[in-house]
Amino acid sequence: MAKVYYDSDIQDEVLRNKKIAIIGYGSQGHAHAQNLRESGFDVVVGLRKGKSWEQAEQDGFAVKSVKEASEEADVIMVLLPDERQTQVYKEEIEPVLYPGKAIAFAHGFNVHFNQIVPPENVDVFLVAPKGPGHLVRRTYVEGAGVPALIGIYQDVTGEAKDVALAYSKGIGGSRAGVLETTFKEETETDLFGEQAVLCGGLTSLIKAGFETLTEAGYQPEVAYFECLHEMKLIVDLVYEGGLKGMRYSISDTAQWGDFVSGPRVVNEDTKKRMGELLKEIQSGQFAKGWVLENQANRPVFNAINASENQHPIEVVGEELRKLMPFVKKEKKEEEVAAYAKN
Ligand SMILES: NC(=O)C1=CN([C@@H]2O[C@H](COP(=O)(O)OP(=O)(O)OC[C@H]3O[C@@H](n4cnc5c(N)ncnc54)[C@H](OP(=O)(O)O)[C@@H]3O)[C@@H](O)[C@H]2O)C=CC1
Ligand SMILES: CC[C@](O)(C(C)=O)C(=O)O
Ligand SMILES: [Mg+2]
Ligand SMILES: [Mg+2]
Repeated sequence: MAKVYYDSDIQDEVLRNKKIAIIGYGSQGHAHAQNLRESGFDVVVGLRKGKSWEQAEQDGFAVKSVKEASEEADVIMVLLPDERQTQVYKEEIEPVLYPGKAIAFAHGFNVHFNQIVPPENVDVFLVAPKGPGHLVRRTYVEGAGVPALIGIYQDVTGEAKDVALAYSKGIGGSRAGVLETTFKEETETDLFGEQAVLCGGLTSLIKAGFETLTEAGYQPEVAYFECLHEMKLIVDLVYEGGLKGMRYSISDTAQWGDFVSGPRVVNEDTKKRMGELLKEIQSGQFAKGWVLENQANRPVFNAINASENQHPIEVVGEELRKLMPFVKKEKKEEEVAAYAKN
């Protein structure tokens, strides 16, 4: 079995005398900054003027331009959207990335696909939480954590791995378990997971189920509860006890349907398509398409996003969730609405 690092395996002194710049204060940024600070580390936040800047200041951080924060830090963690990183790196980070510093990422995309090529005289590592940033924060506050991967791309100081481990402990990762990987493995598995299973696979499965029921004349509210709302309740059981744990709680009728009908929906053909996605990720074809889409100002992304936000499952869901205020945790309704408009 691979070595899994837990809190007691990690000495974090190596990071105690260093300043950490968290660049970006979005999903991952706010969580890393707050968790590290509460773990006793010295954090400065690097941003442009705007909404996040105000939020980070409200949360009590020293906030500076990306260049100033990067200049004064020993470890620069880049938590900007992947598609923005290359330009900000070139303009504001590279000029102050002095020898012996460390630059870090939560996803290997830009380094692995050669969009960012750091100089040879700095440490380069990743600490990639295996979960959404808002949950990195929420679980930390609850005394738990989200598992994380570390990967060392360059180690000029001889302490890159110790710093990466200390960082992963500071954000709560080693409360759940930290594994060592490479930039290649993290990048390819993360892209595959989000496309085929966690995001693309999941939303397509939910929508296909909802559409099948509503097109057959069933009430959209019933279809929403069946295919979306209950998904979380079932996945919680899988998270807690694996497939066996979930099957313990469902009826034998459901389990029989799971065994004989599930594989008729997700089958060898689905796996073949998953294999195709994986090849496109490995070859760099997916990355190239995403880079070009951004260079063209996201015409396809924006069109699909607008249409997805109008899907009947979103319309009925919005109404039903208003009647279940307990389902909302950190995301406020206005934030989700603002996101949907963009
Ligand atoms: N989302 C997640 O849970 C996960 C993300 N990752 C990785 O973490 C990294 C960050 O992703 P994520 O947290 O989703 O990113 P977000 O989209 O949430 O980050 C947005 C942040 O970046 C800031 N920003 C955007 N453009 C600029 C700019 N030009 N200059 C300065 N600040 C800017 C925004 O500030 P403003 O308010 O001014 O726009 C905001 O604070 C990525 O590499 C991603 O792949 C890894 C694991 C999970
Ligand atoms: C599953 C999506 C993710 O990879 C993540 C939250 O881990 C991301 O890029 O946001
Ligand atoms: Mg991920
Ligand atoms: Mg990802």
